[in-house]
Amino acid sequence: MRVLKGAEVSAKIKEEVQAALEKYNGAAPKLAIIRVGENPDDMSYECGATKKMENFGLRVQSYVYPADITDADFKAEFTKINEDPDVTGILMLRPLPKQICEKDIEGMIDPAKDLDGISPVNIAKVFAGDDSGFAPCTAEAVIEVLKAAEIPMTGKRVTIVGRSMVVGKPLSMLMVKENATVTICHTKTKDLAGTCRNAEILVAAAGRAKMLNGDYVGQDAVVIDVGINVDENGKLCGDVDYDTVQEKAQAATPVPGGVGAVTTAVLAKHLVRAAGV
Ligand SMILES: NC(=O)C1=CN([C@@H]2O[C@H](COP(=O)(O)OP(=O)(O)OC[C@H]3O[C@@H](n4cnc5c(N)ncnc54)[C@H](OP(=O)(O)O)[C@@H]3O)[C@@H](O)[C@H]2O)C=CC1
Ligand SMILES: Nc1nc(=O)c2c([nH]1)NC[C@@H]1CN(c3ccc(C(=O)N[C@@H](CCC(=O)O)C(=O)O)cc3)C=[N+]21
Repeated sequence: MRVLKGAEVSAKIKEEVQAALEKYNGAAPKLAIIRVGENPDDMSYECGATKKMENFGLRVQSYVYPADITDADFKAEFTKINEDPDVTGILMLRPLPKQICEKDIEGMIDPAKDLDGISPVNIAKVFAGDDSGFAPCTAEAVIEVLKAAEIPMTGKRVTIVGRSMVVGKPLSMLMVKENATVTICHTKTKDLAGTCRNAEILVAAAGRAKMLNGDYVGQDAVVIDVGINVDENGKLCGDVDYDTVQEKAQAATPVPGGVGAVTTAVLAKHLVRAAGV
């Protein structure tokens, strides 16, 4: 089985980013990471994204607010960042605490700074197959991994497990743009194992540790594991039970070291594009 490593894809994206930056005069583009509270998922993404920006020669600043900040206070802070000419792009970690209306923020964010595709303007572009906006970085990272590995998507049966707005739904549209035939699964799907086994490319984005074992994988399928979970020993693991899948799959991404590393590289690529480079 081929192991599809994220580091190689990230290195390729780094070259593209640096080639673009050479033609760019002035201060490096700046990423604003907005975090409310101390959610460990948010903090590990923030940490990974910060390291990646520094490694790529880009600027990054975290804006951290207490978990009990009011809706009005958060919106005032958000507006300042959104309008700051020194801020090139924004990553707002989600979900936000309940008292803050996330829908309002989606409508407020400047679509030109919305690097993770949460604005309705950018979502509409993803659905239209118009790549002038920003797709959610994780969804785009899946496409980057497949392209870098030269795995064709045209005409392929693709099954995606998960229908969130950050992975499953936008990825289904990016896959359709690549001419794949897409099936989306969720908790109400009947015969999940059979639907997954039928796929030539299986994407796991359910957020359930090691849920997809060998019974869910067809012979010679390509398996892309988006999940980032913690297993019973406290170690990072994906949604795919890697050990049982190895004999059947043609190729698979590991966790850690797979899609996660590419997500932050796509974020850097979006930041440079937001700078107009
Ligand atoms: N690699 C990366 O950079 C990133 C990784 N992630 C990881 O990806 C995973 C998914 O994230 P996200 O999309 O935000 O998660 P959500 O919890 O928002 O969505 C999970 C989706 O999976 C479906 N699902 C959950 N359990 C099952 C099940 N047993 N059978 C079938 N479908 C199921 C849910 O269905 P329903 O809609 O019916 O509830 C839902 O649509 C997480 O592990 C997350 O940590 C997320 C972002 C970036
Ligand atoms: N607007 C928004 N978009 C997100 O995509 C988003 C979010 N909010 N909120 C939190 C969740 C969780 N999430 C993680 C991503 C990477 C790691 C992670 O551990 N990454 C490691 C690498 C892991 C690997 O190598 O596979 C790193 O970047 O170094 C964890 C969690 C993103 N999310």
